[in-house]
Amino acid sequence: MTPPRQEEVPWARPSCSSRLPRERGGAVGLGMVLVVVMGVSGAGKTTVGSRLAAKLGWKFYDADDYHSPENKKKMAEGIALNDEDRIPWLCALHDILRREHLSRQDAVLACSALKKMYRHILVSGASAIESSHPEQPRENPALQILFVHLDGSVDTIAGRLEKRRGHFMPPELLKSQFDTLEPPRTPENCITVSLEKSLPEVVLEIEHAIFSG
Ligand SMILES: Nc1ncnc2c1ncn2[C@@H]1O[C@H](COP(=O)(O)OP(=O)(O)OP(=O)(O)O)[C@@H](O)[C@H]1O
Ligand SMILES: O=C(O)[C@H](O)[C@@H](O)[C@H](O)[C@H](O)CO
Repeated sequence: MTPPRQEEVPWARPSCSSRLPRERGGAVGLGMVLVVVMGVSGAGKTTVGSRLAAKLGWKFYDADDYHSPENKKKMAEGIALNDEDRIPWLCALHDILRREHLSRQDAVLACSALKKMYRHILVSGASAIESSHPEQPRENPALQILFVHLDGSVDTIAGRLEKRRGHFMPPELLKSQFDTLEPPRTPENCITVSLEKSLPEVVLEIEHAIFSG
């Protein structure tokens, strides 16, 4: 399918965001948007997230660029990360999103965000893990983030990973990624998009969710 040109799709214009309300799914609030494209390794987060950001003229961050050398080494050796490995990484990613929020910059982050608790950290930072101490004041309000889950079959993803070259993440870790995944569900602010669709279709579906709510 040939995707419509951006100027042919009114809701695909970045300038629409400031006048569109958000109720369900869409992340448009006070005129700026934070989107996290999430899913297991090989789901297409980098491919989809970077294409979406480029199309909208928004900033793009790839969570892979923020892993410690130790984390990357671990994954390259075929060892799955655990909570302890991921939490500081997620807190750093939260800080990036908060900075963009404060400067009113629309942004897309590609990040696995496999567990509900990980998504809470992206939304609220370290306070998400300290919530067992309610007496502690929350330093910052939660960020409004739209989580876009790229969902699809193990077979499709494994097939794509087999063909992918030059990436530190080995296909053998795919099973552990699925084992860890807690798919986002309402009341999380999320949509699910099939990764089996073509790249232009996936991007268009996300744009529709962002701008139409
Ligand atoms: N909709 C799509 N149709 C066909 N191929 C796709 C699609 N989306 C992504 N791919 C391909 O699938 C492979 C995995 O995509 P990508 O590297 O973006 O995944 P990822 O979720 O960022 O992976 P990781 O978490 O391991 O970094 C790439 O080779 C990419 O070109
Ligand atoms: O285990 C995870 O949370 C994910 O695997 C990420 O850490 C990786 O960055 C990515 O998915 C691999 O490229």
